[in-house]
Amino acid sequence: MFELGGVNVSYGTHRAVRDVSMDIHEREITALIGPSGCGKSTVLRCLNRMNDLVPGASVSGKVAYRGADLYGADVDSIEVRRRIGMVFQKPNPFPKSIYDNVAYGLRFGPDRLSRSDLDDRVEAALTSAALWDEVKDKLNSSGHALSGGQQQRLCIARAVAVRPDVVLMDEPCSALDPIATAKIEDLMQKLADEFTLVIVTHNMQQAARVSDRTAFFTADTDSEGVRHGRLVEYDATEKIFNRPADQRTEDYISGRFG
Ligand SMILES: Nc1ncnc2c1ncn2[C@@H]1O[C@H](COP(=O)(O)OP(=O)(O)OP(=O)(O)O)[C@@H](O)[C@H]1O
Repeated sequence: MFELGGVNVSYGTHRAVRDVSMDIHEREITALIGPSGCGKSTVLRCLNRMNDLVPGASVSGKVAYRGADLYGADVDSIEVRRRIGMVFQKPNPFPKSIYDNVAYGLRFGPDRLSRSDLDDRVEAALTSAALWDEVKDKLNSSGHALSGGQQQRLCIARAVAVRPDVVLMDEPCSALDPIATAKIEDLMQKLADEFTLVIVTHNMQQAARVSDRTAFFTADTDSEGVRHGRLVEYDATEKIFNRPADQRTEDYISGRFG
């Protein structure tokens, strides 16, 4: 789905991430793990050009999506973000009804949907996000009136309503309690039947439980004392957690650092 080759990301003059090369596979869950500041979110944001919106951020190297250069001159970054959706750490429903949160991207999308088609798409998205049964009788209530876990599932419904190809999730459970987290983890596995998922997580058990492949990043400090994030090891999740090839990966997953 994605091919990253020698990707560097800088914020101003600070090269935050250096030389990342990895392939991300279709209909899999890929987890990006590593200690704070190693560049996981930065790499995630490269995948839907979200870094375009960060003042001073620049990306170099190859980022191919379905074989095409994601940063090509003719690529429309708005269209990229429709096809490659994102769910953030803190649930961020719009101050609108549950229905309107999910319908939002559909109303502004390329298809002109009739009211009944819109209703069907909203129901399908809420069902995919395992939220329909909890909200079907209060679709006109505010999205903000839901619990944190429900709000995050609402944001997932909003992301999947436009039928994206890929859903990026940046620590989607870190603001949630264990029960809400377990629901989102179940949901991720269901969504992977339909979508390609890339998740950033601080929770190693979560990466081990849900992902097919895991990329471990760390931050090295150079001779001038500047920290750069880099990819240490990327492999099947089972291998990373049971037989890592790099000592740094082993130290991190066994809790010796980070
Ligand atoms: N908007 C920004 N402007 C300037 N520097 C940034 C920005 N975002 C991230 N950075 C820097 O880039 C580096 C990597 O940050 P990033 O948030 O990608 O790491 P992370 O591994 O996701 O961290 P965490 O786990 O703490 O969220 C850090 O040194 C950070 O300070």
